[in-house]
Amino acid sequence: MRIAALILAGGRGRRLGGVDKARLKVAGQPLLGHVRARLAAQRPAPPDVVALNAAGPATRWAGLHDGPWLPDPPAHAGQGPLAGILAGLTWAGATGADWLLGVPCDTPALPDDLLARLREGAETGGAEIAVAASAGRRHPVIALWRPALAAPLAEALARGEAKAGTFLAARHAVRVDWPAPPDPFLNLNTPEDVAHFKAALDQSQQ
Ligand SMILES: Nc1nc2c(ncn2[C@@H]2O[C@H](COP(=O)(O)OP(=O)(O)OP(=O)(O)O)[C@@H](O)[C@H]2O)c(=O)[nH]1
Repeated sequence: MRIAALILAGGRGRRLGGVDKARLKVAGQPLLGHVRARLAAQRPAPPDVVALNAAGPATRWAGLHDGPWLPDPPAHAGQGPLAGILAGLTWAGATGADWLLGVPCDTPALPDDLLARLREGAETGGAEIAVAASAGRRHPVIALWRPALAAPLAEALARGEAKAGTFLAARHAVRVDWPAPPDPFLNLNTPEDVAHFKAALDQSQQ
């Protein structure tokens, strides 16, 4: 079983003042470093290969990310996170991966059992997508996807359907819930979110 992972970093970080979230230093480490560490901590096994999805040029990521770098497909640039997922699915299919784990660059508290439980949920239910959920909410940008979904996703985006919820409703998707609080899928969108995460980290280290 080969698992590829994609870290979505294609947004604009407007609620944080237009920062590059992947590079944003939180508790001494760029957010991308936090997320990479959470992927490396997956048990029983971390993903085989991790790619970063963001705007170019690739040299922009020198020193921050040494794995594959995937821009959004030009025909779908600006269509939001699903454009990044499409880039990831196409790449994962070409590398022979069985699954693509997609996560955003702004969720630094991902649980160690994310990949294992999403796999279990997808394989038990014979699903094409397993979506993480917490506090009664699905997080479509935190999900395990079959690479064969690249074709139907490209068709949906070509029709202008860029909403993850609409795409998931048309496919065989299962939902896997995690307990909260604390929410393992806390995403850092605002300065308050960043302060909240730092406080939670400090508390866990005391
Ligand atoms: N590939 C790609 N990823 C995106 C795009 N827009 C957002 N993302 C990613 O999707 C995830 C969720 O993004 P949001 O929090 O909704 O948007 P954001 O740009 O990070 O922040 P805001 O500008 O404040 O909304 C993050 O990992 C983003 O990097 C996009 O157009 N393309």
